[in-house]
Amino acid sequence: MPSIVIIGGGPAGYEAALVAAQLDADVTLIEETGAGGACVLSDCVPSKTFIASSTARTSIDRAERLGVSAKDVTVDAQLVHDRVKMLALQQSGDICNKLVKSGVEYITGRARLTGVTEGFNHKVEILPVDGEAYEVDATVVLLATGATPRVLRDARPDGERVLSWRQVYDLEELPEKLIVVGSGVTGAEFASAYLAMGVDVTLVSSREHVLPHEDTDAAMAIESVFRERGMTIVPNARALKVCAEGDGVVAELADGQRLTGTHALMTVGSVPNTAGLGLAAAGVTCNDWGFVETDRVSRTNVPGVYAAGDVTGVQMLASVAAMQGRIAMWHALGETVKPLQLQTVAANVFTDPELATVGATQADVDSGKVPARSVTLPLEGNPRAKMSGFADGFVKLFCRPASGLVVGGVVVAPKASELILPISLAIQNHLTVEELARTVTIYPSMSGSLAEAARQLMQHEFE
Ligand SMILES: Cc1cc2nc3c(=O)[nH]c(=O)nc-3n(C[C@H](O)[C@H](O)[C@H](O)COP(=O)(O)OP(=O)(O)OC[C@H]3O[C@@H](n4cnc5c(N)ncnc54)[C@H](O)[C@@H]3O)c2cc1C
Ligand SMILES: NC(=O)c1ccc[n+]([C@@H]2O[C@H](COP(=O)([O-])OP(=O)(O)OC[C@H]3O[C@@H](n4cnc5c(N)ncnc54)[C@H](O)[C@@H]3O)[C@@H](O)[C@H]2O)c1
Repeated sequence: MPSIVIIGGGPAGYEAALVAAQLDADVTLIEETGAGGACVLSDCVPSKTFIASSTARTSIDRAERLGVSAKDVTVDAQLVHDRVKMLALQQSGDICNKLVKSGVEYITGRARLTGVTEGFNHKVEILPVDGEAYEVDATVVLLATGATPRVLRDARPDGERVLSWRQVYDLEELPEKLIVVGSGVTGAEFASAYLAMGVDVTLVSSREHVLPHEDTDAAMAIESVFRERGMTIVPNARALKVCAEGDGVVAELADGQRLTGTHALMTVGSVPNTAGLGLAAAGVTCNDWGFVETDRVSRTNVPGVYAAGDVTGVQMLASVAAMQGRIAMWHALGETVKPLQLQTVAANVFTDPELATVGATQADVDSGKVPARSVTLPLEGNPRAKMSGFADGFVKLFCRPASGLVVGGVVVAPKASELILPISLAIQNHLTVEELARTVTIYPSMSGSLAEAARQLMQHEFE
């Protein structure tokens, strides 16, 4: 029976372990903090649970426009934070039980490659939290150690005033005046959620607009909603220093501006967890940013050593991490395997409204990389959106110029994460705009706008 050692128990590691166990391998998974990894315990799951509370608050505010008002709306930060932590721990417990039930040996502790590889036998040192270090042999090793918030030299989180996104749930109260540094997905999501909770938010954006890696029209739409709701956005700004001062914080920007607040939240990206993993000794290659290099079936340059998830720096999403982990095991255990396909991976930014994307992007089309036609339909024309009081947002659809094959899409809407699926399905199954347009949608529905966009692209075909 092949012996598999998996280092890290986030989506990459635990999904890989479940696949390997199903294929009757002898699987050991070593995880330092808890099953589910940072995804479940400190990043994705806690932030989405927190956002569920902020969305509830937004719905109450929005209800006034629909003639329904609730008096004295309050947010109990302690209850919100306790719920966030409780749900994360529950999910971690569920994952741990599932792993153990499927026959995986689950060890709480740290592990590293010890450098000596004999043929395909890799040596891994395991340091359990409750015991002495020991060494095991593995036919296959999967590195799934994830990533950690990047810390700027002069803006170190202290857990009280200057915070990383992993520390916000320990606050007893919501911040009064929050400076969010970094306007990538993490920064935008937290800025949106705190704004909805009634916090005075200033967002420091290093670029001209927020969410610089997203569809520009979508990012601009989100930014204008942020501004309308009272967020202060400081564009083209880099924070050089952020520190506690008195009973607040000061952020010093590169252009000399000084921002003050009660708290600062640092969302300036992540660095891969490779320190102390024994990569150099084992000869595993990392790229210039320190991420482990892999091919599309998750192999590193060292035979028998695979890597998956955020430690590889490939589209840092839980869904992608899980698929990379599964692919690694299918490949290592001789199953038929399709290399990782990123063009059908849908991603969602959980701001209000949400921003979901899949497939070809506007940048791909504008640069000529992907020949495509597109249509953008504002949601203000959608009957369901009107009834619900939503005016912000749009759907955008890309298709091949001649064949009309659907190649990409963008949705900015409440619950865009649910609305993107038809576009993903169309791309995955090589459907044309005509096929999408001929699908009967519910009336009235937001998805009606997707079919309408497809219909408009059909018309273009014949112009
Ligand atoms: C704030 C935030 C929100 C996010 N929201 C979403 C979202 O909504 N949807 C989405 O798809 N993605 C989201 N992501 C991204 C998602 O969390 C990551 O892509 C995902 O966690 C990657 O999974 P992973 O298995 O690679 O690593 P992780 O989840 O980071 O797990 C790796 C684990 O390995 C452990 N480890 C590290 N070194 C060792 C060692 N030497 N020995 C033993 N254990 C070790 C770590 O303790 C960690 O628990 C979000 C990220 C952030 C920061
Ligand atoms: N909903 C989701 O699926 C979700 C949520 C959060 C994160 N993620 C994943 O995590 C990845 C990382 O996202 P992220 O937002 O944490 O990091 P990021 O690297 O994408 O964004 C960090 C931003 O901070 C800016 N920045 C860096 N230093 C700065 C400084 N000194 N002052 C001001 N700005 C500064 C950068 O220019 C960048 O725009 C994403 O690619 C995404 O895949 C996903």
